[in-house]
Amino acid sequence: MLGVNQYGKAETHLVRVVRDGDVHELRDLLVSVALSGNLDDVHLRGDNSAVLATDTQKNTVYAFAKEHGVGTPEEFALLLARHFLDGAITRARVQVVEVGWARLGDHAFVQSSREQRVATVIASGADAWFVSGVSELVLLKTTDSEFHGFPRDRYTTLTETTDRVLATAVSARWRHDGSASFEDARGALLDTFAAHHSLSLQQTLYAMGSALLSACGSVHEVRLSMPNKHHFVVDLSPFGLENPNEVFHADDRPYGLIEGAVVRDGAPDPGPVWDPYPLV
Ligand SMILES: O=c1[nH]c(=O)c2[nH]c(=O)[nH]c2[nH]1
Repeated sequence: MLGVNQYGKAETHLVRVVRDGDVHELRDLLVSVALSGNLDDVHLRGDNSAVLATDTQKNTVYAFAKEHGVGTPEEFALLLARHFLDGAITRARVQVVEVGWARLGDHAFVQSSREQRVATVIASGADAWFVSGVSELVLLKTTDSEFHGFPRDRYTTLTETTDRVLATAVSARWRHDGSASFEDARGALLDTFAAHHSLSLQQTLYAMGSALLSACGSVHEVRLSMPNKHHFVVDLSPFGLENPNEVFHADDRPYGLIEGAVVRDGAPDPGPVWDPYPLV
Protein backbone atom coordinates (compact mmCIF):
# COMPACT_ATOMS: atom_id res chain seq x y z
CA MET A 1 0.00 0.00 0.00
CA LEU A 2 0.95 3.62 -0.41
CA GLY A 3 2.89 5.07 2.51
CA VAL A 4 3.63 8.64 3.48
CA ASN A 5 4.09 10.97 0.55
CA GLN A 6 4.34 14.61 -0.29
CA TYR A 7 5.08 16.60 -3.41
CA GLY A 8 5.84 20.15 -4.46
CA LYS A 9 8.17 22.48 -6.30
CA ALA A 10 11.55 22.65 -4.59
CA GLU A 11 13.96 25.57 -4.60
CA THR A 12 12.12 28.12 -6.67
CA HIS A 13 14.77 30.82 -6.88
CA LEU A 14 13.01 34.13 -6.36
CA VAL A 15 14.75 37.48 -6.54
CA ARG A 16 12.51 40.38 -5.57
CA VAL A 17 13.51 43.99 -6.24
CA VAL A 18 11.63 46.82 -4.54
CA ARG A 19 12.33 50.16 -6.18
CA ASP A 20 12.11 53.52 -4.45
CA GLY A 21 13.31 55.75 -7.25
CA ASP A 22 16.96 54.99 -7.73
CA VAL A 23 17.32 53.24 -4.37
CA HIS A 24 16.48 49.55 -4.59
CA GLU A 25 15.94 46.77 -2.05
CA LEU A 26 16.95 43.23 -2.94
CA ARG A 27 15.70 39.90 -1.57
CA ASP A 28 17.06 36.55 -2.70
CA LEU A 29 15.10 33.43 -1.68
CA LEU A 30 14.88 29.73 -2.39
CA VAL A 31 11.31 28.62 -1.76
CA SER A 32 10.42 24.94 -1.41
CA VAL A 33 6.84 23.68 -1.19
CA ALA A 34 5.78 20.21 0.01
CA LEU A 35 2.09 19.33 -0.01
CA SER A 36 0.43 16.27 1.47
CA GLY A 37 -3.06 15.02 2.14
CA ASN A 38 -5.43 12.73 0.32
CA LEU A 39 -3.31 11.96 -2.70
CA ASP A 40 -4.11 8.26 -3.10
CA ASP A 41 -5.84 8.72 -6.44
CA VAL A 42 -2.89 10.24 -8.23
CA HIS A 43 -0.54 7.52 -7.02
CA LEU A 44 -2.85 4.53 -7.41
CA ARG A 45 -5.05 5.50 -10.35
CA GLY A 46 -3.27 8.28 -12.18
CA ASP A 47 -6.12 10.66 -11.41
CA ASN A 48 -4.66 14.17 -11.27
CA SER A 49 -7.82 16.00 -10.26
CA ALA A 50 -6.45 16.84 -6.79
CA VAL A 51 -2.92 17.64 -7.95
CA LEU A 52 -2.03 21.32 -7.94
CA ALA A 53 0.76 21.21 -10.52
CA THR A 54 4.19 22.01 -9.14
CA ASP A 55 4.46 24.46 -12.03
CA THR A 56 1.45 26.32 -10.60
CA GLN A 57 3.10 26.31 -7.18
CA LYS A 58 6.18 27.95 -8.67
CA ASN A 59 4.07 30.60 -10.39
CA THR A 60 2.24 31.26 -7.12
CA VAL A 61 5.55 31.94 -5.37
CA TYR A 62 6.48 34.56 -7.97
CA ALA A 63 3.00 36.09 -8.08
CA PHE A 64 2.73 36.34 -4.28
CA ALA A 65 6.11 38.09 -4.18
CA LYS A 66 4.67 40.72 -6.50
CA GLU A 67 1.21 40.96 -4.94
CA HIS A 68 2.10 40.79 -1.24
CA GLY A 69 5.83 41.48 -1.04
CA VAL A 70 8.07 39.11 0.85
CA GLY A 71 8.12 40.43 4.44
CA THR A 72 9.98 38.14 6.81
CA PRO A 73 10.72 34.63 5.53
CA GLU A 74 8.28 33.29 8.14
CA GLU A 75 5.51 35.64 6.95
CA PHE A 76 6.03 34.72 3.31
CA ALA A 77 6.14 30.99 4.10
CA LEU A 78 2.94 31.18 6.18
CA LEU A 79 1.11 33.12 3.47
CA LEU A 80 2.00 30.50 0.87
CA ALA A 81 1.36 27.51 3.14
CA ARG A 82 -2.14 28.72 4.03
CA HIS A 83 -2.87 29.37 0.36
CA PHE A 84 -1.98 25.81 -0.64
CA LEU A 85 -4.30 24.27 2.01
CA ASP A 86 -7.24 23.48 -0.21
CA GLY A 87 -9.39 20.46 -1.01
CA ALA A 88 -7.31 17.30 -0.81
CA ILE A 89 -4.29 19.14 0.58
CA THR A 90 -4.44 19.01 4.37
CA ARG A 91 -0.84 19.90 5.14
CA ALA A 92 1.42 22.40 3.42
CA ARG A 93 5.05 22.84 4.30
CA VAL A 94 6.90 25.85 2.90
CA GLN A 95 10.58 26.39 3.47
CA VAL A 96 12.26 29.69 2.65
CA VAL A 97 16.05 29.95 2.55
CA GLU A 98 17.37 33.48 2.22
CA VAL A 99 20.88 34.69 1.46
CA GLY A 100 21.68 38.26 2.32
CA TRP A 101 23.11 40.90 0.02
CA ALA A 102 24.96 43.87 1.50
CA ARG A 103 24.51 47.24 -0.11
CA LEU A 104 27.32 48.62 -2.28
CA GLY A 105 25.38 51.62 -3.51
CA ASP A 106 21.84 52.68 -4.31
CA HIS A 107 21.33 49.70 -6.59
CA ALA A 108 24.47 47.57 -6.32
CA PHE A 109 25.00 44.75 -3.84
CA VAL A 110 27.65 42.27 -2.74
CA GLN A 111 26.94 38.79 -1.42
CA SER A 112 29.35 39.02 1.47
CA SER A 113 28.50 35.85 3.33
CA ARG A 114 27.42 32.27 2.74
CA GLU A 115 25.09 32.57 5.71
CA GLN A 116 21.52 31.56 5.01
CA ARG A 117 18.40 32.36 6.98
CA VAL A 118 15.96 29.46 6.97
CA ALA A 119 12.25 29.51 7.79
CA THR A 120 9.97 26.49 7.61
CA VAL A 121 6.24 26.78 8.21
CA ILE A 122 3.78 23.91 8.23
CA ALA A 123 0.11 24.78 7.96
CA SER A 124 -2.69 22.31 8.64
CA GLY A 125 -6.26 23.39 9.28
CA ALA A 126 -6.03 26.52 11.43
CA ASP A 127 -2.74 25.41 12.99
CA ALA A 128 0.77 26.47 12.03
CA TRP A 129 4.18 25.28 13.21
CA PHE A 130 7.34 27.33 12.85
CA VAL A 131 10.98 26.34 12.62
CA SER A 132 13.46 29.15 12.05
CA GLY A 133 17.19 29.03 11.77
CA VAL A 134 20.49 29.72 10.09
CA SER A 135 22.91 27.67 8.03
CA GLU A 136 26.55 28.32 7.19
CA LEU A 137 26.97 30.84 9.97
CA VAL A 138 30.77 30.69 10.01
CA LEU A 139 32.40 31.65 13.34
CA LEU A 140 35.97 31.63 14.57
CA LYS A 141 37.75 32.67 17.74
CA THR A 142 41.50 32.84 18.13
CA THR A 143 41.65 32.08 21.87
CA ASP A 144 39.39 31.24 24.84
CA SER A 145 39.20 27.64 23.66
CA GLU A 146 40.75 24.61 25.34
CA PHE A 147 40.50 20.87 24.81
CA HIS A 148 42.07 18.44 27.27
CA GLY A 149 41.22 15.71 29.74
CA PHE A 150 40.01 13.31 27.05
CA PRO A 151 40.93 9.62 27.32
CA ARG A 152 44.09 8.39 25.63
CA ASP A 153 44.47 4.96 24.10
CA ARG A 154 47.07 3.45 21.78
CA TYR A 155 45.57 5.33 18.80
CA THR A 156 45.51 8.79 20.42
CA THR A 157 47.94 11.31 18.98
CA LEU A 158 46.06 14.58 19.65
CA THR A 159 47.94 16.82 22.04
CA GLU A 160 46.05 18.49 24.86
CA THR A 161 45.69 22.23 24.50
CA THR A 162 44.72 25.15 26.70
CA ASP A 163 44.72 27.62 23.82
CA ARG A 164 43.52 26.80 20.34
CA VAL A 165 41.61 28.30 17.44
CA LEU A 166 37.93 27.32 17.50
CA ALA A 167 36.01 27.58 14.24
CA THR A 168 32.66 26.27 13.08
CA ALA A 169 29.86 26.75 10.58
CA VAL A 170 26.68 26.76 12.64
CA SER A 171 23.45 25.24 11.41
CA ALA A 172 20.72 25.99 13.92
CA ARG A 173 16.99 25.33 13.90
CA TRP A 174 14.62 26.53 16.60
CA ARG A 175 10.95 25.67 16.89
CA HIS A 176 8.59 28.27 18.24
CA ASP A 177 5.05 29.63 18.00
CA GLY A 178 5.86 32.11 15.25
CA SER A 179 6.64 35.03 17.53
CA ALA A 180 10.38 34.51 18.14
CA SER A 181 12.61 37.36 16.97
CA PHE A 182 15.15 36.07 14.46
CA GLU A 183 17.57 38.85 15.37
CA ASP A 184 17.39 38.03 19.10
CA ALA A 185 17.94 34.32 18.43
CA ARG A 186 20.86 34.83 16.07
CA GLY A 187 22.33 37.48 18.38
CA ALA A 188 22.26 35.05 21.34
CA LEU A 189 24.19 32.47 19.30
CA LEU A 190 26.84 35.00 18.23
CA ASP A 191 27.24 36.72 21.62
CA THR A 192 27.64 33.40 23.40
CA PHE A 193 30.16 32.03 20.92
CA ALA A 194 32.23 35.19 21.39
CA ALA A 195 31.97 35.41 25.19
CA HIS A 196 32.05 31.75 26.21
CA HIS A 197 35.33 30.28 27.45
CA SER A 198 35.22 26.90 25.74
CA LEU A 199 36.44 23.62 27.20
CA SER A 200 35.00 21.77 24.18
CA LEU A 201 32.80 22.57 21.20
CA GLN A 202 30.13 20.41 22.88
CA GLN A 203 30.13 22.76 25.89
CA THR A 204 29.97 25.79 23.61
CA LEU A 205 27.06 24.25 21.69
CA TYR A 206 25.09 23.78 24.90
CA ALA A 207 25.89 27.32 26.06
CA MET A 208 24.76 28.76 22.71
CA GLY A 209 21.52 26.77 22.72
CA SER A 210 20.76 27.71 26.34
CA ALA A 211 21.38 31.38 25.61
CA LEU A 212 19.00 31.25 22.67
CA LEU A 213 16.26 29.76 24.89
CA SER A 214 16.89 32.48 27.49
CA ALA A 215 16.75 35.24 24.87
CA CYS A 216 13.60 33.95 23.17
CA GLY A 217 10.82 32.91 25.54
CA SER A 218 8.67 31.42 22.79
CA VAL A 219 11.34 28.99 21.56
CA HIS A 220 10.66 25.43 22.76
CA GLU A 221 13.82 23.77 21.46
CA VAL A 222 16.91 24.54 19.43
CA ARG A 223 18.94 22.03 17.46
CA LEU A 224 22.50 22.78 16.54
CA SER A 225 24.91 21.17 14.14
CA MET A 226 28.45 22.49 14.47
CA PRO A 227 31.40 21.11 12.52
CA ASN A 228 34.73 21.57 14.26
CA LYS A 229 36.77 23.25 11.52
CA HIS A 230 40.17 22.21 12.73
CA HIS A 231 43.05 24.68 12.67
CA PHE A 232 46.39 22.94 13.20
CA VAL A 233 49.52 24.79 14.29
CA VAL A 234 52.08 24.38 11.50
CA ASP A 235 55.45 22.98 12.58
CA LEU A 236 57.91 25.66 11.49
CA SER A 237 60.87 24.16 13.41
CA PRO A 238 62.44 22.69 10.23
CA PHE A 239 62.94 26.31 9.18
CA GLY A 240 64.35 27.38 12.54
CA LEU A 241 61.16 29.32 13.32
CA GLU A 242 58.99 29.30 16.42
CA ASN A 243 55.23 29.17 16.00
CA PRO A 244 53.49 30.35 19.17
CA ASN A 245 49.92 29.87 17.82
CA GLU A 246 50.37 32.24 14.88
CA VAL A 247 50.48 30.13 11.70
CA PHE A 248 47.80 27.47 11.14
CA HIS A 249 46.84 24.89 8.58
CA ALA A 250 43.04 25.13 8.17
CA ASP A 251 42.00 21.60 7.32
CA ASP A 252 38.69 21.20 5.49
CA ARG A 253 38.20 17.47 6.12
CA PRO A 254 37.74 15.35 8.02
CA TYR A 255 36.02 17.52 10.60
CA GLY A 256 34.55 16.75 13.98
CA LEU A 257 30.77 17.05 13.81
CA ILE A 258 29.18 18.13 17.06
CA GLU A 259 25.37 18.08 17.15
CA GLY A 260 22.79 18.44 19.84
CA ALA A 261 19.49 19.87 20.97
CA VAL A 262 18.70 22.10 23.92
CA VAL A 263 15.09 21.68 25.04
CA ARG A 264 13.11 23.91 27.37
CA ASP A 265 11.62 22.17 30.44
CA GLY A 266 8.04 21.21 29.64
CA ALA A 267 8.38 21.90 25.91
CA PRO A 268 5.31 20.71 23.99
CA ASP A 269 5.53 17.82 21.56
CA PRO A 270 7.06 18.97 18.30
CA GLY A 271 4.10 17.84 16.19
CA PRO A 272 4.72 17.61 12.47
CA VAL A 273 7.88 19.73 12.51
CA TRP A 274 9.94 16.66 13.29
CA ASP A 275 9.56 15.43 9.79
CA PRO A 276 11.25 18.34 7.96
CA TYR A 277 13.58 18.91 10.85
CA PRO A 278 16.93 17.19 10.44
CA LEU A 279 19.81 18.00 12.74
CA VAL A 280 21.91 19.29 9.88
O1 LIG B 1 35.81 20.46 21.11
C1 LIG B 1 36.19 19.34 20.74
N1 LIG B 1 35.39 18.25 20.96
C2 LIG B 1 35.75 16.99 20.59
O2 LIG B 1 34.99 16.00 20.82
C3 LIG B 1 37.00 16.83 19.95
N2 LIG B 1 37.64 15.74 19.43
C4 LIG B 1 38.81 16.19 18.89
O3 LIG B 1 39.66 15.46 18.32
N3 LIG B 1 38.92 17.54 19.07
C5 LIG B 1 37.80 17.96 19.72
N4 LIG B 1 37.38 19.20 20.11
